[in-house]
Amino acid sequence: MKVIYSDKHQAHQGGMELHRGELVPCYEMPSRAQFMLDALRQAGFPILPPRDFAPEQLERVHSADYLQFLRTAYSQWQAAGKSGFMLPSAFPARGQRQDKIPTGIHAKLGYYSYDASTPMVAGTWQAVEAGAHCALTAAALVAEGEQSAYALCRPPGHHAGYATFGGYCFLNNAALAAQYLRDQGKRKVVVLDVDYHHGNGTQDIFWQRDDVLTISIHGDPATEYPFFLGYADEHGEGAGLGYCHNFPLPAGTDWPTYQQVLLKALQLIKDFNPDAMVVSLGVDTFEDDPISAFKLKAGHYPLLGAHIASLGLPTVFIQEGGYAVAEVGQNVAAVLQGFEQTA
Ligand SMILES: NCCCNCCCCCS
Ligand SMILES: [Zn+2]
Repeated sequence: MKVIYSDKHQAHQGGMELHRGELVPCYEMPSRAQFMLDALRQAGFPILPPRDFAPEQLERVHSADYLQFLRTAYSQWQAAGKSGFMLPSAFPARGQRQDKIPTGIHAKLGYYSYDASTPMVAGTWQAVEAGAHCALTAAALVAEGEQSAYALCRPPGHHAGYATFGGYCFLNNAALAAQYLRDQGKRKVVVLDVDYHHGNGTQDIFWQRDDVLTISIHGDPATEYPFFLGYADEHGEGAGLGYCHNFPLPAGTDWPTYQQVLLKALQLIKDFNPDAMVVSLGVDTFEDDPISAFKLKAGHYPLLGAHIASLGLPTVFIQEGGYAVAEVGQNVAAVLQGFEQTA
């Protein structure tokens, strides 16, 4: 399995996040990618740079005005006499309007996001564009006949919606990969999100569609980020009704429980009979993850990879979360090795 990686992710660093009411250094830090890269190299995976893609490719899953905002936000921040990292100060809430985009950068930051955990810095756009190109390259390899490929994306993407950023995410790498596979002729694609947090952005993007099935297994939103989406009664809308499944699980969930739910998700995928699969691979389900509450152990990640491989589908793995930095590399490599030894 080829690993697609760009060191341009390093341009995204130096911010702080509002975490449980306190401004703290970001958990989503550059060293995460270094640990993953080192572990994958040691495991013998070939590492390739991303191909280039036209800007229009990003508009396959994000609005043009949102992308234009991301590209220009930092220069607007500087024009307002600011420096350092950007955080929103006000968000449109119930009873307020979403049909008007304010002119000032502070209001626009809130208009296009939904939390204060996701700072932007001068290099953020360069980093996330490179991450998107890694995802698109992995999807291209699978569309061209490879059984699987992995995109080492940093920052993650599954919390980014059609026109929103949050949860450390700006561009939805998994959605970009799924749409690319569709555009290359895969008739039906499934996105399986095994990150600890609900893939709210991916669900948003494909909510009304029956050609991309979204499935997410995650911490119960009643007590866990993103809090306001990810319940089991969310099944899509319009043509998309029945093409979205959520499996919220309680804090403390261990492997036996997780595996049982995973098998249910795999059965739903078999019933859908897709031509390809995108896996939003977060390993923040790990027992020592600092911001998460599941109890998976290192030895369970090869099993996760093997279960995914049991479907026998062309598979694009997209890196999402995983904040136990010292172990994130081993856990990611274990999933991919488990997959390869079974595929
Ligand atoms: N108090 C909860 C703060 C959560 N902060 C965002 C977590 C994003 C995970 C991305 S995989
Ligand atoms: Zn996560």
